[in-house]
Amino acid sequence: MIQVEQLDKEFSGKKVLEDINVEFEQGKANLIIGQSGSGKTVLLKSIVGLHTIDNGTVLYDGRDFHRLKKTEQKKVRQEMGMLFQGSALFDSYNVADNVRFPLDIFTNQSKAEKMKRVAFCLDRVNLHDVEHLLPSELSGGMKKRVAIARAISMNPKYLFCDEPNSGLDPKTSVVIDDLLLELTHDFNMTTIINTHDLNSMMGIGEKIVFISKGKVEWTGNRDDLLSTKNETLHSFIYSSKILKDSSN
Ligand SMILES: Nc1ncnc2c1ncn2[C@@H]1O[C@H](COP(=O)(O)OP(=O)(O)OP(=O)(O)O)[C@@H](O)[C@H]1O
Repeated sequence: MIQVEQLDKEFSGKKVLEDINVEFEQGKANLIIGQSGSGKTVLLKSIVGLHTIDNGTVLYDGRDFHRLKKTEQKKVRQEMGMLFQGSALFDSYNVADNVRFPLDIFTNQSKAEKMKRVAFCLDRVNLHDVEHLLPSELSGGMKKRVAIARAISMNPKYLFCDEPNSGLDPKTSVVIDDLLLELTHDFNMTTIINTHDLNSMMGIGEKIVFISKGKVEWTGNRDDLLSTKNETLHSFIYSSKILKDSSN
């Protein structure tokens, strides 16, 4: 579980996050949603330590991340898997080398052990016989799967995904969402996903945190979403053309 308490973040005097209090639950897909500029990315980066924070705490299963010693922080970092927008694969590395990269950096495993783990991770994301291909030889959905395989290579307790469906068609997006949910359950990870995608919210939103103007405006789940009485959330979700059309 990741608990965020009384977190504030500002840039050059401009408050971007204010008094954020929220729990991201273990074994669940926790979604952060909100309009462009509401503070989702800054929140995700503050949680993983890519931003310093001005006030508050981020507890990783009770460990106060921002106040840990560097060596302890490094341990928690190794328990994090990250899936960046656009997959962020190394173009000149083949699939196996991309997935193996965190193992090369963070472990002393033998080459055979690493290759066994790479094969396991690729199997878990349903990719077969692609180890020797370069990213340029893969479809967008396959690249995303490789990036997911890399993100789980270190058997993380926490998985962070920034807009995992960006650049994917709707059908592939659903497949990737389902895969992220399945891995979250199978590995009992605390997964946090930043998304704009209403299909994702309805499909895998086991816990949803709605951010508006740098504050937590609402929390709930996919079943609560469409019947919300929260006006800001209502106007956010019903500004989507898909929902407007289906509610007519
Ligand atoms: N490094 C930075 N320096 C100064 N301001 C920043 C920085 N990063 C983000 N901001 C500001 O913080 C606010 C929140 O940005 P953030 O990127 O978190 O929004 P978002 O909800 O993720 O938007 P989007 O959905 O478009 O990615 C914005 O006003 C942005 O300009």
